[in-house]
Formats: sequence, C-alpha cells, structure tokens
Amino acid sequence: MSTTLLPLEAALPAEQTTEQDSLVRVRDLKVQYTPGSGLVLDGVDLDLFRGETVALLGSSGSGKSTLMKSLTGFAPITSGTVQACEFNVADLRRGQLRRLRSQVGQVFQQFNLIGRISVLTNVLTGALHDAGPVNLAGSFRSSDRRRALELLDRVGIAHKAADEARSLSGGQQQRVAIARALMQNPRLILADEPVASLDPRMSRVVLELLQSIAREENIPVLVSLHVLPLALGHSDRIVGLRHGQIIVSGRTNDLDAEQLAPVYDIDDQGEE
Ligand SMILES: Nc1ncnc2c1ncn2[C@@H]1O[C@H](COP(=O)(O)OP(=O)(O)OP(=O)(O)O)[C@@H](O)[C@H]1O
Repeated sequence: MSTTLLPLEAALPAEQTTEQDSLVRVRDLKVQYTPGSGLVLDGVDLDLFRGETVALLGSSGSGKSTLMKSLTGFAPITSGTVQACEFNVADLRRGQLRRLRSQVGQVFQQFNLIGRISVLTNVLTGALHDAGPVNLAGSFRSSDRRRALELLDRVGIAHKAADEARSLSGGQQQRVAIARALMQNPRLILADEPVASLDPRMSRVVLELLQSIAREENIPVLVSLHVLPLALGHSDRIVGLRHGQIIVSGRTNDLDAEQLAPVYDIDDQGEE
C-alpha cells in the first residue's frame, strides 16, 4: 500500500505555519474505547490552522468521528496530547469542557434541529450554548435575534426564518445548522459528514459555504467526507485515515484521486 505524507510545512501556505495560528494540535493520539479492544486511533498527528478547510477522508470505521470527538472530549484520550482552542483536552474538568465546547461549532449529518420550532429559534439556540437549561419559549435579546437573522441571510434562507424547521429540505436544514453553529461565534467548526444526506448539488452548496466561512471568519473547519471529488473540490488540505492511522496528508492542490485511492482500498475484511 502506498502512502502520501507531505511534511506539514509543505502542506501549508508559509503564512500558516506558525504555532500561534494552530487552533488544534494533536500529537501521537491513541484512542481505545474499552480495555482489551483494539486501537481506534493509533498515533494520529493533526494541526488545524485559522482560515483553512481540512477534509478528513476514510472508510467507514476508520476513525473519523472518533478523531473529531477527541477534539471536544467526547472520545477517551488513551495516550498522546490533544490541544484545542488553547485547552489541553485530556486534563479538562466539566466546567472547562463546557467552555471548550461552547467555542466549537458542530455540524452533523442529521442536522440535529428541533423540528417543531421555527428556523429562527433554532439558530438562536446557538447563543445558549453555555447557558444551562433554558426555556425556548422565553424571550431572546433583540441583538441576538438581529444576529440570527443576519446569519440566516448569510446562509441564504432568511425568508424561511418563521417556518418550522421540519418543513425545510435537507439542504436548507443543514444551512440552518450552520447558522446555529455560527451563532456561537465559534473558534473552530467540526462538520461530521455534513453532506452525507444531501444530493450532489446541495452538497457542493453546503461545502462551499463551509469553506467560505473558514476564510471569512478566519477559523479552521474540519469536515469529514466520503466522496473524494467533493474533498478535492472543497478543501485546502486533505487528511486520509485508514484503520486509525493517517496514511495521506497534504495540500489539496498537490493531491489527486490516485494518491488518495489507498484510503478506500478494499481491506482484508472486504468492508469497502
Ligand atoms: N463509543 C464507542 N464505543 C466503542 N467503540 C466505538 C465507539 N465509537 C466508535 N467505536 C468504534 O470505533 C471505530 C471507529 O469508529 P468511528 O465512528 O470513529 O469511524 P468513522 O470513520 O467515523 O466511521 P463512519 O464513516 O461509518 O462514521 C469503529 O470500529 C467503531 O465501532
């Protein structure tokens, strides 16, 4: 099996190589969910820099979600270090974990909206991330409402603000979820297979939106994807996982489908 690992300096524009720009720094991360079971992540190194979109590729079970979860303390850090938004994730107590998570916008395959409330209120819940239990029928500050409307405008669906979230198409719901994540003023966005339920056209719309947000907000976006052409078309860097190890890593412009093929090769269990 061939591997393609470009040195990090070669994989980044010169202005992005300083440590202070790194919002996420993972070193030799090993994750094992239960004692005696195999390693789900086995010696992973990862840096995420401001303004860049990094596509995380890998077959089902390769460890993509686990790597994302480890950045916010939702996966056990068996050994190695994970730093995110200046937090040392393995050492965090509950209150600090909540603070970290309030700084990380998350986007999921299934959108995770509250279907029976309005699109606008769904976006407003992003402002409550650190607020503890809340009554959604309660009033929001008018400045928050203005901001939520601006964000809906930014993702192209301000005209749906008053509609129930469940009445929207999948692509529209994912854009609401992105607006909700932006409502947190995130320092980092993690998008776990955000287009897996969308058609090809809407997948491109959503990925273009995420990439433009990364640039305009100057924050890193880590997005896991299954479709190679989408990763090649909508990322600045690509990281390919296989059986919990990074086997390909480099600038998207320097990679092609052939170099990325080992990420999806048929494995010995014949899973892919
Ligand atoms: N909470 C858990 N407890 C035990 N094992 C887990 C847990 N979560 C994930 N795993 C295992 O870890 C491995 C990697 O799973 P993970 O969800 O990270 O992969 P993935 O690359 O995101 O897959 P997919 O593309 O299917 O979402 C799998 O073998 C999975 O069964």
